[in-house]
Parts: sequence; structure tokens; C-alpha cells
Amino acid sequence: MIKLSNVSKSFQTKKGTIQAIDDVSLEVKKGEIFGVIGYSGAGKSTLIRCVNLLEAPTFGSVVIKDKEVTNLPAEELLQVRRKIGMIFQGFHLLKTANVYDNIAIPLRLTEVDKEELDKRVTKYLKIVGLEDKHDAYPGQLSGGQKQRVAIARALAQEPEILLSDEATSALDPETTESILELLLKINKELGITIMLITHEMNVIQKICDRVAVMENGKVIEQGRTVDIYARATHPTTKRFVNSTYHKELPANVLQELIQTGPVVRLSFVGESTSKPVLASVSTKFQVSPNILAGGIIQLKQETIGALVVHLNGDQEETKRAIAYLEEQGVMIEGVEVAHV
Ligand SMILES: Nc1ncnc2c1ncn2[C@@H]1O[C@H](COP(=O)(O)OP(=O)(O)OP(=O)(O)O)[C@@H](O)[C@H]1O
Repeated sequence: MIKLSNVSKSFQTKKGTIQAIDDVSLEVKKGEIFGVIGYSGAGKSTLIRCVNLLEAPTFGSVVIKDKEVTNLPAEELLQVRRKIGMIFQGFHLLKTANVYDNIAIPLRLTEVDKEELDKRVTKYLKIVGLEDKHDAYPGQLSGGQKQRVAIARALAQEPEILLSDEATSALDPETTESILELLLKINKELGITIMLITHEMNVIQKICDRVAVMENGKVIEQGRTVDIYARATHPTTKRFVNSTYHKELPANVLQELIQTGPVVRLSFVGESTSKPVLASVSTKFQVSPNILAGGIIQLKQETIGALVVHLNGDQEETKRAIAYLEEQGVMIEGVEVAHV
């Protein structure tokens, strides 16, 4: 649906050249929710702006629905852009227009007739749960309601792709949750492909099928969300993943525990969730597993069980126990104390 190949974008400033995007390749498939995560300055906004060509890449190719869009004539570019809706952290609503007009004004610039326009405003306000707010002004709405209006405005163009630029970053956790639910509903029920950028791992966790992690303009790791959770390799990715787990154990506690065996994080995905493997460890090996922390991480499609466990036993036995756990499909990370 969206294919970026070797995309680079640099800006010339008084201080020299800034390489905002550096040779990025990724593909967003039809019907999925694809997230791009990175810390501030990683290049996320520039990347998403390259997708709808608000920013022209310096190098590389951007293909939307099998069409190379980097060199399109203005009229054709407009046609492609109509397939792409966008929502922003700051909502971008017209303060002096009511909710109805905020949705209707962009539609009036297209060939949609009055009757169809009315129908669409009503339909999409219902989908976002604001059917009673036609006449309200943005100033009378909460942040979450404003974002719902912005979503209805984007949907009213009947796009095939929705781009989301930090759409929940200005919202409190509860409102964030409800907007993420709405994005999931839009993806499932309307079949709209969503590409979003965020700096919050909980957004990726809750709704993204796949994720790319960005740093210094590059994609440092990408894959299915479940795989990124279970076996991230880059330290920055691990930091993001760890941010959704419970707090780390205090260093002094860890130091003491490792005297008698390693401390490991076990991730149980798919079939491994239903096997009583930890109980087997204590019967099969001279090892006593001691659970230090645990929780369930609910991803869009899967559930991951995460346990931090101290394997109390001698070196050979704990090695065999770890090999056994891996054989049973359990992902093991943080065998070294520094990684836990
Ligand atoms: N128009 C511009 N002119 C010059 N430099 C720019 C421009 N836009 C972005 N940059 C620079 O490119 C780099 C990437 O910025 P970008 O906004 O894409 O990152 P980001 O990951 O979205 O960060 P944030 O979440 O803080 O917006 C930064 O160093 C930024 O200063």
C-alpha cells in the first residue's frame, strides 16, 4: 500500500546540512496498522510528511498503491493525496467554525454534492461517537472530542490510508486509550490502512501489527510487534520495550541474586503461554525458579506473558534449564544482569 525505498531527506540550514531521513526502506501493507517509533528528533515527522509528499524526499522512491508519487504532476498528486487522510497532535481544527463545518469545508473543495456531503458528515460523526455535536465549536470540546472531530474530518474524504502524526500525544492516558480504540475500529470496520508515528510504546503495543524503530534518521529495527517485544536486538528498541514493563528491579537486589544464579526475563508467546514450563524446570533440573515480577502485555493480535525470574542453581544446571525453556518456545532475554 505504501512502499518507501531508500528514502533520504536532508535540510540545508545556516549551520550546515541536516540529514533528517537517512536511507529508509519500509513497506506498509494494505489493511494493517504500521507504527514508527523514535525519540524526539529521530526523523519520524519528516518521514510521514514524505509519505503524503508534504515534504519531497531528496533521494529515494515513494510508492502509494503501486504508483511512484515523487515526480507526479500537480493534478495527479492531488488525486493520490485524496486517498490519504491525516490527523495531528494539535488537531488543526478551525476555531471559528462549528463541528459540522470543520468536516464539511474540506469536502466543499471536492466534487461532493450537498446531499452526499450531509450524509458523510452525519455518518462519520456517528462513527467517532459525536453525532450530537454538529453545532458545537472546538472551544467547547475536550481534547479527545477535538481529535474525534479531526478523525471524522479525515474519514469524510473516504481515504484508503490514514496517517497519524502523534495523534494521542497531547491526551491523558484514558483519552489516549479511547482514541486508540477508535483507530482500531476504523482499521477493522472500514478497512483503512493506518501508518502512525509516536514516541509512546503503549501506542505500538495496543494497536500496531508491525513497527519500525527510528534513530538518527535511520530505521534501526523493524518487524511484527510481537517479535519486537519478544526478541528486540537494538538497545534503543529494548528501551522502548522495557518502558511498557514494570519497573526494573533495584540494582542491589539484582547483585545479590546473581550470586546464586541468573536473573532472566521470560516472554511467553503463542503456544508457550499454555505450558507449565516453569514447574517442569524445578522437577527436571536442580534449579528453583523464583518469580520476581510478572505481567501480561496485550498486543493488537496476541498476548505476551512476561516474567522476571531468578534461576537459583549451579551454572551447568541453569544453562540446561535455559536451553530447555528455549526448546519449549519461551523467549529468554536479559541472562546478563545488565540486560534485565
Ligand atoms: N524544515 C526543517 N528544516 C531544518 N531541519 C529540519 C526541518 N524539519 C526537521 N528538521 C530536522 O530534522 C531532524 C528530524 O526532525 P523530525 O521532526 O522529523 O523528528 P521527529 O522524530 O519527528 O521529532 P519530534 O517528535 O521532536 O518532532 C531534526 O534534527 C530536525 O531539527
